[in-house]
Amino acid sequence: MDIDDLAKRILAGERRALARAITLVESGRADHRQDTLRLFEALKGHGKEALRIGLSGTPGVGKSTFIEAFGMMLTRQGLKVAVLAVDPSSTRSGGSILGDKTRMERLSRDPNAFIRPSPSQSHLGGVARRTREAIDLCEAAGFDVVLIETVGVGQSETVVAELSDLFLLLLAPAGGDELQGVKRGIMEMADIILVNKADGDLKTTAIRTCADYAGALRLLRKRPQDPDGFPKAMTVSALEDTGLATAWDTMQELVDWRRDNGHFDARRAAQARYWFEAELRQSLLSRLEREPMKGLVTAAGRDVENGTQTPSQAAEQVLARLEGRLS
Ligand SMILES: Nc1nc2c(ncn2[C@@H]2O[C@H](COP(=O)(O)OP(=O)(O)OP(=O)(O)O)[C@@H](O)[C@H]2O)c(=O)[nH]1
Repeated sequence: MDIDDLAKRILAGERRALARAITLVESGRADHRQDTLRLFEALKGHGKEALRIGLSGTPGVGKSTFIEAFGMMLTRQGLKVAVLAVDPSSTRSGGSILGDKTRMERLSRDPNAFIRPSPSQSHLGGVARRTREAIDLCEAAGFDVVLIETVGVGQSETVVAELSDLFLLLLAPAGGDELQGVKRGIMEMADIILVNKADGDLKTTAIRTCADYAGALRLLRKRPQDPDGFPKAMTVSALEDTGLATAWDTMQELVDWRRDNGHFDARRAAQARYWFEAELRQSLLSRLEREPMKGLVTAAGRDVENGTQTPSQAAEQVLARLEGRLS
């Protein structure tokens, strides 16, 4: 594969080259991994800094309707928009929340948009790395906004929050006064809560739900990375395209403030460190799961079972062998 040519075409903003490069980073083959590393070397220092927006919401809340309407609004303003997904446990066809071709049909035809389904992988760590690299590729290809979507199963919200500059939580209008069972941890991650479907019969409920969430957000501890009034809850209707422009203004207001106050860069730096540590942990674990370490671990496990070694002794022994191999 001509990696330099691929890099050149990505930097020229060719969507096909971008799609091909993402396929490369998603591949599990060792030679493809080498190609990926060479590709990133060739792309280093080029491209632009996109605004990375994470979006989470349960199935049916209107994520695809929102992303399509929001994405179209941005492309109408001349911005280039990429949509990626993190969905490690999908049972849907193709293992992908964006696999369904009918989702975001208009946006997928927009020349200023790029939509990429989640890789069908069950391992969240693997999905996270691939998504992270896909974001970098979108930035190299000159995208202004990268939307990272998740259905929010298990730890995927944390992954998306650690990949984005801004985290949106999309919610539906809820009857009664209970807060839809949204976990506190997820509320704490949100920068902006968007109560969708604020239209027709649902409008009044949406406004009340929004007020409930605004109240709940006020009870959270103030975060240093937020100006006054954030995190915020707002109503939108993805279907009727209302509230989206205001939501975008609010996102920009928050991002501008964070940039001016050093929080934007600090967050990216902390994220880079987080992913370095995650990658290191994962690589070490996969070394232990591969021969020759795998055999050693099995043998040490047997020693522990039959009492010839204590668990700590056996672990020390395996680690000493690993260090010997690494040094
Ligand atoms: N009334 C109203 N309905 C909406 C709105 N946005 C989405 N819907 C409807 O809600 C349903 C689910 O919308 P989707 O956009 O497919 O939701 P999703 O969160 O992507 O769902 P999954 O694909 O299952 O994850 C569809 O019937 C939409 O038409 C809205 O703003 N107002």
